[in-house]
Amino acid sequence: MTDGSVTVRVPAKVNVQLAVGGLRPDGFHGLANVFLAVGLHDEVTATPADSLRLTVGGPDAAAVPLDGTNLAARAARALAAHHGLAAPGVHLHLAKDIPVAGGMAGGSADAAGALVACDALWGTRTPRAELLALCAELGSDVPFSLLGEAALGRGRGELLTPLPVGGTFHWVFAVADGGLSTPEVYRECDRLRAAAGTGATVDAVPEPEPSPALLAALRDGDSAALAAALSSAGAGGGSSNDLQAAALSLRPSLADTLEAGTAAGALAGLVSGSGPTCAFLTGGAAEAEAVAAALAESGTCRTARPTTSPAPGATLLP
Ligand SMILES: C[C@@](CO)(OP(=O)(O)O)[C@H](O)COP(=O)(O)OP(=O)(O)OC[C@H]1O[C@@H](n2ccc(N)nc2=O)[C@H](O)[C@@H]1O
Ligand SMILES: Nc1ncnc2c1ncn2[C@@H]1O[C@H](COP(=O)(O)OP(=O)(O)O)[C@@H](O)[C@H]1O
Repeated sequence: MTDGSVTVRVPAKVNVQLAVGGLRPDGFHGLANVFLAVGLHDEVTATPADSLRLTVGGPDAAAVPLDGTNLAARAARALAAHHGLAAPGVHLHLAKDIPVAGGMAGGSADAAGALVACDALWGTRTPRAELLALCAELGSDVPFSLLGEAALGRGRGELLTPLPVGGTFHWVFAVADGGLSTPEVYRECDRLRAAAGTGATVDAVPEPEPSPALLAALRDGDSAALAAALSSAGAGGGSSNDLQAAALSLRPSLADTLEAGTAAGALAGLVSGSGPTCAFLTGGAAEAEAVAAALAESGTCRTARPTTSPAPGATLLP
């Protein structure tokens, strides 16, 4: 661009499996987190400036913090500190299309995008392994936003192994009014486990493991097999997402959204991560359009967005 700016495109994610272990002493939960990047994106534009400045556009812009807590601003500061730069001189503009606090890792996408954009703008040429380490310090989901495609996240989700995906999957995302707080949803999961008498700590909850059937369905690009695995893989009461019961407990109306999507012909529906966005796997592009139209008509969500997966990670636009 003529003003010297660079733009990076970063995808949202859905967790096709989120197996949640017990609460660790450090306040995090051990995970087997099967991430899949999907075709909803934020774009982060970095322009030369004297100091750090942040602007945000898009339908949810008012819900995004503009102060130093913003994950994109934190990422720019972290990269500058990593290279011993005195101050991060950059104007970051976030064009947000990923729902905010929706369980689709929009803030993490902006952090990964800001790292890649600032690295290009400042010419710091940070090796990939160092970028991934910076991502992990910023948040558990941030390394996956850099990587994209599909990956298994162990540890708190930051330790990634790329996964093969053998075809295109067609999804609809039902976006809710208002978000859910990720730490609150994890706390609710612990509360439900304690109330059920199973306990919620690492010694009480089995080590989370990925489902072999689910990984095979991804590898084969088999939508029917993935739908079956989404509905049975986990301890989450008929869902591969162990946080689904907690999200439904905090937002009972999501049951109506899940019901509306499956009644409209989706192969399977589940809460995306910590929610409240609901994800529906469909049989193809035409089916996704039909499910999206029925969900919009149902009044059980704010908008319904058809899209596909997998999608590339943080990518510098030409
Ligand atoms: C649930 C997931 C599923 O991918 O994402 P979302 O659905 O919110 O997007 C993630 O685990 C969210 O990751 P992220 O949003 O990066 O979380 P972090 O900033 O690292 O942590 C925020 C808080 O969430 C809780 N947390 C997060 C990750 C984890 N493995 N165990 C946790 O208990 C902790 O309370 C932590 O203080
Ligand atoms: N760049 C950002 N975009 C969105 N939210 C951000 C950003 N930086 C910080 N946040 C904060 O992170 C919270 C979680 O946002 P987000 O990452 O969109 O959701 P989730 O963790 O459910 O995927 C928001 O409520 C907001 O307070």
